Amino acid sequence: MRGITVETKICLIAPYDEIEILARQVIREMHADIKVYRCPIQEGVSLAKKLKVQGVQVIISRGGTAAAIRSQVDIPLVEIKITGYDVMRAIGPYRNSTETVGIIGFENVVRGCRVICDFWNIPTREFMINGAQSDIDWEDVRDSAQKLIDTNKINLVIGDNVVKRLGLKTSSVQMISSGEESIVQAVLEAQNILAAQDEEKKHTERFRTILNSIHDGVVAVDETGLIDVINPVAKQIFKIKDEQLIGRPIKEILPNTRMDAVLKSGVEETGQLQQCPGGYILTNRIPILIDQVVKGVVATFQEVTRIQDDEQKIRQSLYAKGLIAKYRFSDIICNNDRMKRLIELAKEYSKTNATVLIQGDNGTGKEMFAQSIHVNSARANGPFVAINCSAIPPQLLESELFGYAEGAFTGAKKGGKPGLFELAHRGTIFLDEIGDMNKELQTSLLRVLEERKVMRLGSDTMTPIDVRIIAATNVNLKKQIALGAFRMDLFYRLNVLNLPIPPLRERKDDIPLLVACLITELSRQYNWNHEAFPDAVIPFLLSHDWPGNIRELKNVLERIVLSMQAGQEPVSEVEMIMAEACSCEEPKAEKVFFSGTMHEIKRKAVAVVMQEVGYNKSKAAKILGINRATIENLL
Ligand SMILES: Nc1ncnc2c1ncn2[C@@H]1O[C@H](COP(=O)(O)OP(=O)(O)OP(=O)(O)O)[C@@H](O)[C@H]1O
Repeated sequence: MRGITVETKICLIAPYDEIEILARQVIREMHADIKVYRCPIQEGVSLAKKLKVQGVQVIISRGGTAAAIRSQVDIPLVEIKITGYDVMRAIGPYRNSTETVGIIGFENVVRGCRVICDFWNIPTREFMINGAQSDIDWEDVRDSAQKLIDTNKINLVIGDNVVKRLGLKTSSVQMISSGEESIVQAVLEAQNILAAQDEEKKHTERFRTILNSIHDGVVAVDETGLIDVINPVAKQIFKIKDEQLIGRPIKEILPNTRMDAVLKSGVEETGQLQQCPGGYILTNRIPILIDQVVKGVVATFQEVTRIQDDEQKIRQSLYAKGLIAKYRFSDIICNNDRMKRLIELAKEYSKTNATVLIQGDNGTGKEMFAQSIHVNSARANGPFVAINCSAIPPQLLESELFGYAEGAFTGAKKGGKPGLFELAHRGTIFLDEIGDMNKELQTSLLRVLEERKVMRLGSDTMTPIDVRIIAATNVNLKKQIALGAFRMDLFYRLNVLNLPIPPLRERKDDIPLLVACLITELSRQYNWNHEAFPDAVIPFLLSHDWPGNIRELKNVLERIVLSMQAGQEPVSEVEMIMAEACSCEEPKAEKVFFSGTMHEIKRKAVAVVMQEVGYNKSKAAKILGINRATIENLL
């Protein structure tokens, strides 16, 4: 048996020659891929062990050898049974005998013979050999069997191979040998086992691949709380180094998973936060119910930060454009001390996560400040989401801010839609013109500020969000509170840190620097020589009050550049522009609009509306029902 090489998955161990010969013949006829080994009964176990090591998956054997292998080797074993035919073949010649027949052998042999002898009324005396082969005292067995023969004057003994081995003194011994059909049956059974094993292996491998490829940790326990599945992610989450975890109590390995509690209660626990070595994880514990009886529990674990990262990636990929802040503090042009102090203050604010309220007239640079705070903060890599609360109708603003669930209303997008708060997760949301938000939305916003969670319209689940809020207003919120139009509690929640941006008329010392920088920018845009800009214009600019602030200044400078490019004389053109701008501050009687050419009337209309909307071209275009380009042409 030394140096066995095995390619086949099934082997037959024949304990005696007759069975070996018959087995080889049957296997040949069946074209079965089975190797046959002839092996003495006492060496069957060690051969089976060797074959197992070499990859054999099923062993076929018979009698005592089969019993020994089954009890000592962990390998599927198919026994070549003693069939009724085998016994009948052996006893048949003696069926008219009135003499007592001795039946000696292992249990299966004795029982088989007993049934047939009883059927033919043959008197019998039995000796059953019990126990595993290795524990049997064969001397003792021989003595006892011989005693049975002698006492009962038995001339014929029926049994299998062991009877031969015992060397009993009796007139004749009739051997029961397994016939062809027993071997055929054993071969078919072994082949079925092998096929089932292969199928099982495929399932196990598929299951293992799934478990190992998913990003969640998975642990399953049986009904007694012993681990029967644990995937690598679960080990990683819980920082478990042990290799051997299967079969160990969950309580010992992961004491706080509450899987044992679910085993007892049979009630699933989903979406729970649980502490683990690296922080918190989100876990689901589901009982395995078979016929309403808890047969185990499966738990899944997801790292919260990973979920947030994934959500962030999805959010960012869905809204790749428009969520980036472009301004930084260095873009805010100023010379004024108050402004410089405000920038320093805003830089300090950017180091915190606290809510900021920016107050200031239209066009003073509130959004520039908001963007700069975001860019200067630890959230710089997160999204910057800006929304003008006055530009969107209130009913749309709600779903814009909070999103909606699938089926929340007719026409709701499949899968729902995330709101801007969700989009701003791990970043900053800039709520411009917050003073225009209606009271209902103010209440919802207050809830978000307090709970840091949002609920989509039509949904019943809250999504935790990590968003820094910066709000801005051009109206006096305290006055709004007094009028009952703004919630006082919301005001205090928003006004944690405050940035009051002064209007340009209160910081005219900013004008020369602003003009220099903005003219350089414009000359680049219009391919114009900025040195041609006449200093003589500056006093005119300084004398104006700039109700539209820097936005208005930018617009006026743009007009100056364009008119100079068109060959106009700068100072007189500026005088005209400034006169127009001033006239817009206090609109004259309507007839002013209708004097002059059509073009002039249009220009005046645009100028009046621009002033009303704080020189916001988009807003003016919306009000006048024309596009931005037309506005730009008329300026
Ligand atoms: N100090 C500044 N330096 C350079 N540009 C400025 C400055 N302040 C404002 N601006 C420019 O003026 C325009 C208006 O600025 P911004 O949108 O930040 O103002 P706002 O106060 O948020 O206006 P609104 O209230 O109308 O939304 C922008 O084009 C911005 O670049």
